[in-house]
Amino acid sequence: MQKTVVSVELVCSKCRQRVMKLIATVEGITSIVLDPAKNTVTVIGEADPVRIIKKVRKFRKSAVIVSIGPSKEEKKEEKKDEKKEEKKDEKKDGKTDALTHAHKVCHRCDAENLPSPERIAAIKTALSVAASVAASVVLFRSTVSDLIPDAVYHRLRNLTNRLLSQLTVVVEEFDGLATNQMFEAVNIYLGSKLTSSAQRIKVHKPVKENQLAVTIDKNQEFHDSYKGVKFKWVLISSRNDIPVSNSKRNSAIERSEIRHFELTLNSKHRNMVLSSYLPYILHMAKTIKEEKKTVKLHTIDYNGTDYWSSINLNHPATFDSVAMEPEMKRELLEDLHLFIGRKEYYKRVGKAWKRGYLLYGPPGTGKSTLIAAMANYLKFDIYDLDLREVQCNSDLRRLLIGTGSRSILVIEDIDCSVELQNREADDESAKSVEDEKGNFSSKVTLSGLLNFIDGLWSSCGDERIVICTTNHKERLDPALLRPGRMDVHIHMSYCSFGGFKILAANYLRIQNHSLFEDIENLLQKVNATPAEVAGELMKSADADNALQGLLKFLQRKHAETLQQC
Ligand SMILES: Nc1ncnc2c1ncn2[C@@H]1O[C@H](COP(=O)(O)OP(=O)(O)OP(=O)(O)O)[C@@H](O)[C@H]1O
Repeated sequence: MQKTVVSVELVCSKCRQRVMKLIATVEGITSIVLDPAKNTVTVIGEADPVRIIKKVRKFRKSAVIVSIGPSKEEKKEEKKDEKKEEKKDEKKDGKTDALTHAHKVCHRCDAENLPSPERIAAIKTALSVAASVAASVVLFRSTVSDLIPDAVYHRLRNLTNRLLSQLTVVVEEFDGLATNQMFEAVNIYLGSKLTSSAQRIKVHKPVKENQLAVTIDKNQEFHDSYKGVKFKWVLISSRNDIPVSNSKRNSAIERSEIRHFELTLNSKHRNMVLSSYLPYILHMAKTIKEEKKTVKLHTIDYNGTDYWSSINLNHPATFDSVAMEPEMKRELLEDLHLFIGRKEYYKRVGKAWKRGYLLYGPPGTGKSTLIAAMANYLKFDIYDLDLREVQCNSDLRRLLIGTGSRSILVIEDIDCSVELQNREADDESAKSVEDEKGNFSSKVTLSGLLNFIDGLWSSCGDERIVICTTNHKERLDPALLRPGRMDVHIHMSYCSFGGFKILAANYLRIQNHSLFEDIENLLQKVNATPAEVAGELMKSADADNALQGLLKFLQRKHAETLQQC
């Protein structure tokens, strides 16, 4: 076996690997032994020494052959040395002392070779140190916001993002003059998710709302996850340096603090955030808002602005407590559900997203109660429009445009409100009329009402419901009753036995009683309104007494009916 010893400068582990690789390409080599301490490479085998040195010189031009051919003693010694070296190398490779290599790395290897695992580790360490420094400053800024100028903050934020492949999505509180709906949505959404783990939360009670509102406090972090991806939210608040007196008059600029949310995520989730996560937050916020919403009753403030003023609707009516035929109730609920879920459908067919209901029947049969139950069920505000108080069509238009989306416009006793029967007469009645005092006034007309409901009003905003009530359906102009205007006609009739059972369950908490049969018989013979039945049931908390009272009332009514006949 031939032994060729080459003298070559071996600075770092990459030098060694490179030399080994180059020599290994020469044919006839049995083993290669590197000695970094002596800067030598010993090649054992039948390989041509010239080819070996040529290969080594591709890496180090200064390499020379020191000796060719072995002595036996040397061989034994070298074998011992080789074993020692191998052990040393194994130890070094295992522990990888990055610092040592970082100091020893030679420029040539740096330029020509791929980074070694040690160098990758060193780079990673350096990057994460830089990133955590930048991130700390960003966090620090969010805590002591005014101490770090905006420009520095944004540079550091960008640096952190570059180093950690992050993306920051900024959601500002205001979008020009208007509030940013995305900001509101994030605020509601995060507020609903704050668990006991949150260290600071903000609680306030909005005027006219029954429930407390919980939101995230400024400079607090919140970690959310969606579809398995983790997100970090922070609410940042900074001082507004524009003096209030110099600013234009708008709510965004006049504020002493400017707030925004920062969402931090891995850049690879950018598309998912924009197309799925943020729309999901908008949807969730809307749902949460609806659930917490306190339903309001808006009426016209005749003494003040002639505009809507509102109070909380504290009507306890629910679909469970309304006495009406179960089948009719089921159909109404189905119809409401269908309507609410058909936004896209209405858009596709080019119709305004509105639905009209006509509730008709004698007084005291539950028309107003049903409206309250619908409002509570849908969490829609009620706008109670008394047409008798509206002076003219232009006032009507102003009022209608002032109503909110997701609301119920109620026109009670529509037959008594205005001259609604004859549209041909509308033109005349719409003209200004001079009264005794010489004041001119014009009235609301059926055409005006229908035009506004069909036109401008119904096409601005989201789903709207119009409910008209009347005790005399036959008096109404067919133009008002046709589908598209009053889509569903609900007859609220006298109390049936089914209706009575609902009232008994509601008022007396009973499902059955020995007097039920007699009451059922009488309800088939007399016209008693649910209001009358409810009135009798309320007279005593004791079920026996209350039912006895109702029975006597129905018997009296029956006797009266017979007398009239
Ligand atoms: N169907 C019903 N279910 C439950 N309660 C009813 C029903 N009808 C009437 N009541 C009771 O009678 C009271 C009066 O009913 P409501 O005002 O709803 O009747 P209405 O049909 O709107 O009357 P009007 O035509 O005079 O406005 C309600 O407060 C309610 O307690």
